[in-house]
Amino acid sequence: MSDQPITPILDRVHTPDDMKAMSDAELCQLANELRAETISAVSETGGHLGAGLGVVEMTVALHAVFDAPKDKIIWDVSHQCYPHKILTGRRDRIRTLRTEGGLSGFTKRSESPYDPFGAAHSSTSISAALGFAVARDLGGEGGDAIAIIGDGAMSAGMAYEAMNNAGHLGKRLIVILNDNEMSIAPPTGAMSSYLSRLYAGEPFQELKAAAKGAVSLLPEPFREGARRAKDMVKHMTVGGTLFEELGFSYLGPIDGHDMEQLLSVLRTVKERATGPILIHAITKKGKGYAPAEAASDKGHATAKFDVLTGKQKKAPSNAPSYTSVFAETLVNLAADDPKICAITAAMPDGTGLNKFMERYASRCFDVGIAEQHAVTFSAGLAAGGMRPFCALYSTFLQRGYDQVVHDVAIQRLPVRFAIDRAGLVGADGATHAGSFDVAYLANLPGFVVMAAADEAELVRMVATAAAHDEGPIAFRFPRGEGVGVEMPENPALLEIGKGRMIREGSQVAILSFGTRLQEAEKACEALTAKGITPSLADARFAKPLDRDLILKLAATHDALITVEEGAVGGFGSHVGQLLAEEGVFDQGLKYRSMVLPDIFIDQASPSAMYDVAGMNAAHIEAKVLDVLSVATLEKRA
Ligand SMILES: Cc1ncc(C[n+]2csc(CCOP(=O)(O)OP(=O)(O)O)c2C)c(N)n1
Ligand SMILES: CC(=O)[C@@H](O)[C@H](O)COP(=O)(O)O
Ligand SMILES: [Mg+2]
Repeated sequence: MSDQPITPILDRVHTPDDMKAMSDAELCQLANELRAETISAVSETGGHLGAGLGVVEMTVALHAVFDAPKDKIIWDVSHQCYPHKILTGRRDRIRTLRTEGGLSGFTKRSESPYDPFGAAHSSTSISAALGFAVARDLGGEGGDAIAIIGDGAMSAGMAYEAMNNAGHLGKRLIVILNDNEMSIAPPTGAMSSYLSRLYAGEPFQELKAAAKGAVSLLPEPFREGARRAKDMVKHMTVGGTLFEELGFSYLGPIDGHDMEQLLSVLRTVKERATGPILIHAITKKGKGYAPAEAASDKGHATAKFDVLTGKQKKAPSNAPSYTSVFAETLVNLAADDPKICAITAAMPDGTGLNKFMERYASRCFDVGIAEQHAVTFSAGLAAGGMRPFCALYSTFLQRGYDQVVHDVAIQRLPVRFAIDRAGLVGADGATHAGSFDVAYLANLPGFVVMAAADEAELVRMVATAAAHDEGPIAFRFPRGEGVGVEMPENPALLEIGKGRMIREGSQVAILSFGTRLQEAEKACEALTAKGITPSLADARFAKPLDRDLILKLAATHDALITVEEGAVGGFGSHVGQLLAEEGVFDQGLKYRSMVLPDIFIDQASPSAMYDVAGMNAAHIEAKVLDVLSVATLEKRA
């Protein structure tokens, strides 16, 4: 049992309604207790700590002033939603965060009426909030629509698409820009510099004088309210021209940890806002917990940890992570090839490109949370004669898909896609699953699509990609550690479109694409003990397929089973298409394709998620036995 903090005021809060009668002083105390509870809970679960600590006061103020769930409070990314979940009736389950059957680590409509919109991918909150605002004004349910979006999330084009439309529609819409000068890493881009100028021109703490004068500059609806609030709102200046040009009133910057300011500004806005308004709040990621504040990522993502020391409790690693193998291989290749460059969308550490950045800063680009731009920027680099490696998580590549088709594939530009977090990812759950990239890439003419079966294969695939100038090429690999195989010193290039045999057997052939190969090997071991000796091959390529290997396996076995960490429409579908085109089914081949099921799988350990998906060794074994029994029955008939 954890030594949970003593929280007399928080104990009184079962829903935000219980906060409405609290004094401002009690709300301040509530924030302190909420921060302690958040730290305690995340110390037991691990997760996104820093962002939530940065919005504790904001969360209390929002739920004290507005009336959720009638008012729609929409958190961008929503990795900062843990304090929100504690205040909205889920404190009793907060220590199940990100676990099987537990609370999601992000907001989720099905989890609570206080989560009006799910998130996890960034920069969606303003669009969603505008949708609620328009629905409200069309006679739908709901009150205020409030989006809380971070400075990092403001680097994505979608946020501007939404503001552009909101400014045009002129609907009452409240956007709080939670500016902590952090993305996962320090933010990049001109927008980040712009925001800093809004409060760095003068020392933020000495804006009182400017605030008095600024009040008269505020748009009329706020002038009176601001006058009344000005002695409460210690720091206010009119800036934010960019936002005002987009049709928003700009209010700020305010101190996002000063409860008095927050309450007075939110009360004023609630009372007086007539159109879209952006409140610029300055916060500190990791606020109030020294180990988080001191961490380079401000406690963005933590394992379970000791509250007193902040020491994280990480499981010992038995093999290098796939991410580190990719990054180190690319760094080595770049030493001999000045054309190799690397692009990340605000995930330098997550993709391992921080290592590349250290060595080749002039050839490494963190474009911010801007996957669409990352893809087409990479296409431009390729068209300009470079060898760009665009490193994106599978799930985040989804955001740049039209750019993949329109700017890369149709022009057959040699962009290399390093697709990390392929397959099921564990605690981040369904929103982060890398389920669809094979399906949406292997159908594109001219694309080469590979999946590494282990870390040694990944090394070979990175080298093969670097040498492939004929067109776009993608290689995918999962979250987590490799299997501990020996790493190739001088990786031989793979022959494009060629797989490899792992074990020769009979009756049934298993054709694996990606790291399910290990599970397939376990299944073969188990089957061998039952006198069944399947053949096993590693396809390596979903495009182009190894036709010779597939047709040979089909011709020499009664049954062929494919297995991949992807949804239908990927590797197995293409194999089936080939077999059909070649008339192989006419000769009676039994074909089974093991793919992720047609559901979104909630967070659990990756192994447990693959159990739900029916894709672990036992399931592969069962599939072989099933198809053999069918074949046997048919022979008897
Ligand atoms: C489309 C997309 N790309 C990348 C990510 C990974 N990601 C999660 S949080 C984050 C940084 C968000 O920064 P900010 O909005 O400033 O929030 P903060 O963590 O500072 O509170 C990133 C890049 C994501 N969730 N969605
Ligand atoms: C919230 C978010 O989208 C990222 O922080 C993501 O959770 C990172 O995933 P990894 O932990 O796999 O790097
Ligand atoms: Mg930020």
